[in-house]
Amino acid sequence: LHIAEVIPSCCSITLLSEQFSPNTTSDVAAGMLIPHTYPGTPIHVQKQWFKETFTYLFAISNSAEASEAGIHLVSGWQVFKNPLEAEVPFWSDIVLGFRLMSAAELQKFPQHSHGQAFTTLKCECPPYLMWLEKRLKANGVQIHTRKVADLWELHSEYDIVVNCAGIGARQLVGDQQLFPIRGQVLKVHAPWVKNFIRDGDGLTYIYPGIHSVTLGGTREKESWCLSPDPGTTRDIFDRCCSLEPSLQRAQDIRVKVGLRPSRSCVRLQKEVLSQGGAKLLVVHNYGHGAGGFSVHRGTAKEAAHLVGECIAALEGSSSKAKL
Ligand SMILES: Cc1cc2nc3c(=O)[nH]c(=O)nc-3n(C[C@H](O)[C@H](O)[C@H](O)COP(=O)(O)OP(=O)(O)OC[C@H]3O[C@@H](n4cnc5c(N)ncnc54)[C@H](O)[C@@H]3O)c2cc1C
Ligand SMILES: O=C(O)CCC(=O)C(=O)O
Repeated sequence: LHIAEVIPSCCSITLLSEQFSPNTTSDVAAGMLIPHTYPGTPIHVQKQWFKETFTYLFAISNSAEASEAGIHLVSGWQVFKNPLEAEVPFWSDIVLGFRLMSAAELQKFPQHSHGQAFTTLKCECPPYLMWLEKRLKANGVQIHTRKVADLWELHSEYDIVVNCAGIGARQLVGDQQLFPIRGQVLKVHAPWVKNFIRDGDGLTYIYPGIHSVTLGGTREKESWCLSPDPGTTRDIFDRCCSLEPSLQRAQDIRVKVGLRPSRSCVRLQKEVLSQGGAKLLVVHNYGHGAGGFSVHRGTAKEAAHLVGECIAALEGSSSKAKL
């Protein structure tokens, strides 16, 4: 979408995907804007990605589009059992009203001794994906269902390929640095829960959204299993009830599983594929792990910039660039 917005006249854009909403990893995500650290990327770059994403979604949350796009502000707490874990994070001056919790607030969490209070943004993921799709169509992007087995098969039809295949990139481009971290979450009906609660260990969280509350979670490295595990469901529910006892009365529990496309750093990179003298320009933008929503606009901006460089490199071509 960002490519279509910034370089509209010089390219025609086609989106190919094997699956669309509601059958993607992005549909499973809680959609909270809470960055996860990529050890292979400088912090100032990650901060910039988060800032751009926050600014973009904050503007949507403050517009007439907010309910259709499923974007809203949410306030709450991240709580810790140990003071050392509670250092001020790099994103503290991007979320709104970041501060340490008071002793009175901490009374709500008898097992925790420290905490941070702040307001951030949350995407209701399936509506947000539909909203993005609507904007793609409005920007003239063609959308087709298609599984790509090899990027080279696109060579005869397109000048530039942007690879946003998530965990699918492991097979598509054979990236052995990319691995799944399985996540199971529950979506429950508990409309009285208004504040988010996140255990600082990152394993247990309660994220109220527009239609349901997301309860999490799990982080199972190298597991490709997409089936819900009933024992894990009980464990998640018990952990969340111990943080927020009123959830005992939650109803309509639905279970979702997704595979986080994990890597030490997001692969944001140009590559030139060549076969028998022919060339195909590729921009990779995958490997967002547990933080894809938190940085999606920032990484999209960087990918669009790389696409702009590819278009400039297509000098001498008389045709319009096709992506
Ligand atoms: C349980 C859970 C909770 C999460 N919560 C949050 C959160 O609160 N905040 C946050 O920031 N992040 C969260 N995440 C992380 C976030 O979901 C991911 O980082 C993000 O969804 C990755 O998006 P993506 O577009 O790269 O991948 P996907 O959503 O998987 O999209 C990839 C697309 O590529 C298509 N594709 C793949 N291979 C091919 C191929 N060969 N040919 C054609 N099409 C192909 C797929 O069909 C799919 O449509 C969570 C993840 C999980 C699992
Ligand atoms: O970690 C969080 O708190 C947000 C949820 C998430 O990103 C995840 O489960 O991967």
